[in-house]
Formats: sequence, structure tokens, C-alpha cells
Amino acid sequence: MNLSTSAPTPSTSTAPQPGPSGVKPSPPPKLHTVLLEKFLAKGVPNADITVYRDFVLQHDALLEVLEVKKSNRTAVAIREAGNRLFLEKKYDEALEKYNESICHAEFNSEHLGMGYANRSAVYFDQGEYEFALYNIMLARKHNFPEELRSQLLQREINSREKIIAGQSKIAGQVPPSSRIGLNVEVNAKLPFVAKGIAMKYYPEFGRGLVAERDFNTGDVILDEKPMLMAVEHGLRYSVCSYCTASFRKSLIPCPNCVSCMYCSEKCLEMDHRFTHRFECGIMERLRNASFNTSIITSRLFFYGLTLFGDNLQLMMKSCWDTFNSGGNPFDLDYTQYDPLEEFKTMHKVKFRLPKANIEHHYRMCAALHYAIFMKHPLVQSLVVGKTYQGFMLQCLLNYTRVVFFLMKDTLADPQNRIISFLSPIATVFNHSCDPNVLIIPRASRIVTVVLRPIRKGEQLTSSYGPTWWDIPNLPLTFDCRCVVCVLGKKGSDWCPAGRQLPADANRELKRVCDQADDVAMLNAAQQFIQRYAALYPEVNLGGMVKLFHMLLIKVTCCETDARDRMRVLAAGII
Ligand SMILES: C[S@@+](CC[C@H](N)C(=O)[O-])C[C@H]1O[C@@H](n2cnc3c(N)ncnc32)[C@H](O)[C@@H]1O
Repeated sequence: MNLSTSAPTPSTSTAPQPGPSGVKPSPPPKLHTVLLEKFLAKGVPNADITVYRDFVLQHDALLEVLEVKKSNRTAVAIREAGNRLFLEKKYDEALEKYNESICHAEFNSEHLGMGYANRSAVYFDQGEYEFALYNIMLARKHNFPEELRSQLLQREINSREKIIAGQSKIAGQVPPSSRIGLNVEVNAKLPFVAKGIAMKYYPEFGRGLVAERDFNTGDVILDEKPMLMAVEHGLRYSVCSYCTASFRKSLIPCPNCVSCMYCSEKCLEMDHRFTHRFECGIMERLRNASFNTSIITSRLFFYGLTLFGDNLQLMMKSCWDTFNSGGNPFDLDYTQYDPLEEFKTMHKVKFRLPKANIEHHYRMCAALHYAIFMKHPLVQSLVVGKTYQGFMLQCLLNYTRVVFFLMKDTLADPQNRIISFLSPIATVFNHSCDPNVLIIPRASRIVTVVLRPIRKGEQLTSSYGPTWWDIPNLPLTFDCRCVVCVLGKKGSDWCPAGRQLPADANRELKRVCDQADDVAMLNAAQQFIQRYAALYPEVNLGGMVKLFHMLLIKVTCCETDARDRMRVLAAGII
């Protein structure tokens, strides 16, 4: 037990940020704040996690919130709200409402079919005829009422006619190009990582990634599948709860709860197998007690438990002594992919606590999750007895620390809603205000592209928010020790005085911006950065890196759209 009464009582307002990536911190959930304030009033902020747990269990009644059940009545009301949005041509909002309605529709009811049919009307109006056909197919599969089928048939005929007439968006779309997927030689044991990247320990950063050979602008050096992902609650009707794909919001519901949707049966099955079976039925309680995506901390425990075949004894034997002992994913052999070995490496990660003292938040977070998960019948049946319960509690606390240390967040939409991911390699990139790579999280993959030439021996760094050419007002959770900050430079002060591009380059700069489309501009920007790299950092080159950065994200999004349309075609609609 670590009961220290002499430590100053920390304030509850310094909440943990959702991750180290510079995305705006979310306020702590009300329940967390209320309980933490009560707890800290006792004057023992450094109390052992078991003391936090017992305190939370004493306040069990506060954890109770109504778990919303599926209901056709609710489904109808929400669908009608969707219809109003559809008439106002607010298509994205209408799709979200139809998704919510589909989630609330009872198992096997006609209201599932009605929701899909209404979605098909939105896609038809948007000119997304393949998605319209896909949703018509779903409507028919899910009890769309017989008496309304003629309308659906007419929409199907109209969609097919549009496609035959060449009005499909597939015709004019950006073809999926080599922007997605590695375009350099790969590591023999980690075929999703470029050859010539290794892990190195840096005293000021902890683990980091180092280049063991030169890389060029535009090299795709990582194409990784995350181990775990989480979407904030507000996105539950917009993206897949498992892989986070948007799939133009053409999602299918969890058959048992109203809180999760998926882009495919496969994702539904995978999510259920690894984590959702422990969450289904207690989602509202979890949400009530969690930061936006902090549920991912507990998911790491249940993911591990699943990989150990639900055998807690085995998991405890393998993991009890290895918390925080140091893990190196480069020791793994992914040609013989073993998710259990990958999990064990993540379990061992040596974390550093952030600069603000927020350990009391971590303890409250873990204690709350523990108390809520212990209400789930499946967890109750697997975690029996004080020893195993103690192990689960310790895991939840350690994984809260590890996940908040490593997790990367990304803004999913203009409403700044967040998706978070945890992966063995992409989370090892340290931050620099002068980054040399860009991480682009897309549905179920994390792609990393080189922004400017990297020489052998340099550290590979991404930006968690601030860059020297762009300084958003976003705090980092640590004192930044990157080269820009250590030298006390900001903005254009980072560029050596008098360094300028030659006159020729200025003409070329204009040519880059005059390109006809995004792909051409992206390629021109890439060549420009590579050609003038010797003059980096220079203000205009910084602007060009920023443009390259922006275009990479835009082109990747277009390619994702293109792939989604191809995927719908492959579903057998034509
Ligand atoms: C996503 S992890 C990066 C990998 C981490 N260094 C490790 O050992 O696994 C983020 C953490 O790395 C450290 N870090 C990353 N960039 C840093 C920087 N520019 N200055 C100081 N610490 C940094 C901080 O402790 C931060 O919370």
C-alpha cells in the first residue's frame, strides 16, 4: 500500500489528455470529477489503487445509468427526424439519424429494412448509386415491408440506369495509387515497415525510431494495422466501431445494443470476439465514466485476455512480473504473426508519466472501469476470486498509464470528434516541431509518409500538433525536447538568417500551385521538396512541406472513397 498523507492534494482539473498527440484535451466526465473530488477531500491522493477501487465500490449507486434497449418505437421517431433532415438536404446528418434508427430497431424487425431503404434514398440524391444499390440490397435482406417494395424497385432501376448512363462517381474518381501502401524495400521480419528503420533509446525521449539508411520525400515507410482503436461516443453512428472506417456511413448495427455499428459482418464479428462481448450491455455506464476514447485502456486488458483464450490464470502467470519491463516490437517476427506475442510486447512498454501530476486521474479512471466491468455477467464469470480481481485491477491501472502514454488521436470530422489508436510501431514516433514524417491514420491502417529527405542516423519524428511553420494553440503533455524547442526557436526564427531559395525555385513554386489537380500538385510538391532539400529549413520550403502534408491527407481521403466504392461493387450489387 502506498498511502502518503504528506503529498499535496492535486487538483481534479488537470485532467489527462486523450493522448500525446496534441488533440484538444477533453473535460473529465462528470462522474469521474465528482468521485475524484470526494476522494481527494480525504487527503490521500497517492493511495493505492485498491483504496480507489473500494471507494468507488462504496459509491456503486452513482455508477448506475439507464442502458438504452432496442425499441421499434424509438427507431420510428428517430427515422422521422432523419426524414426531416433529408428533406432539408442535410444528407450527412440524415444518414447519422438513419443509422441511429437502424441501431434502435429490434432484431429482425421491418424497421431495419426501412432504415436501410431511407439511407438508399440519401445515396441516390448524392449520386452515390452503388451505395444506393447496396442499401436497397440490405433493406430487402432485412424485412423491408412487402407493400412498399415497388418504390424500392423503382429506386433500384433508376440507380442502375444512372450507372449505365456513366453517371457513377466511380467513373471520375481518383484511382487508388501507390500513395497507400509501402513503396520502398521492406523489413524482412516486419513487412509493413520499410527496411532500414530501427528502434533506439534516446535519453530525452525514451524509445524512438531511427533511420539506418537515407529516405526520400514521398517514401511510404509504414503501413501498419493498429492493435486497438476507439471512437468517441459522438461518432458511434458515423464510423465503424472496430476499424473506424466511415464507409460513407453505410454501417450495420450490433444486434444487441444501440451503441456500436460496423462497416462489415467481419468487423462486427472481430469486435465482438476481442472486446465488445465484454462491453455490450454496459456501454452507457462505461461512457458515463470515461474520457472520450479512454475505454481503449480497458480494451487492452480484454484483448489480452481473449488472446490468452479467456484463461486469466495463464495471463497472470505470463504477465504479472513484466509490467513496465520494456518492450521492443522490432524483436517480433510478423511473417509468423502471433498476436499474443505482439500483445505481450505492448504489455511490457515502459511508460513515462506526463509532466502534470495526473496519476490520481489514472487511478480513478482504472477504478471506475473496474467497478463497471465487474457488473458485466461475462466478466463476473471469468474474473473470479480476489487474486484474479486484483490482477485485473492492476492491469487496468497499468494499461491506463501505457495507453495514455502511447495512444495517438486523430480528428475524424469537422466537429473535432476523435478516433484513437494503439499500435506497436506508429506510436513509437516521437514528436518534433520540425517533423520529417507524416502519420495518416485511415480506416484500419496507419500509413506514414516521409515529408523531406532523411539522412542515415536521423531520428524519424512526426508532429503531435505544433510545427515550426504552423503553431496551433494545443498543449503537449510533456516538455518538448525537440531540436526546435531546445534551441528556443519558433516559427520562421527556425530558418537560418539569409537562407533563401534561388529565383528559379520561386518560378517552380508557382508552377506547383498551378497544377490542374491534387495528385499532380502532390507529385510536383514532392519533387520540389526533394530538389531543394539542401536549403531546408527555409520559409518557402516550410510552406511547401505544409502543402505536401495537406495534399497527402486529401489525396488519401479520395483514395479511401474510391476504395469504398469498389468495395460496394464487390458486394455483388451489380
Ligand atoms: C507516443 S510516445 C512516443 C514513444 C515513447 N518515446 C516511448 O518511449 O515509447 C509519446 C511520449 O514520448 C515522449 N516524447 C515524445 N516526443 C517528445 C519530445 N519532443 N520531447 C520530449 N518527450 C517526448 C513523451 O514522454 C511522450 O509522452
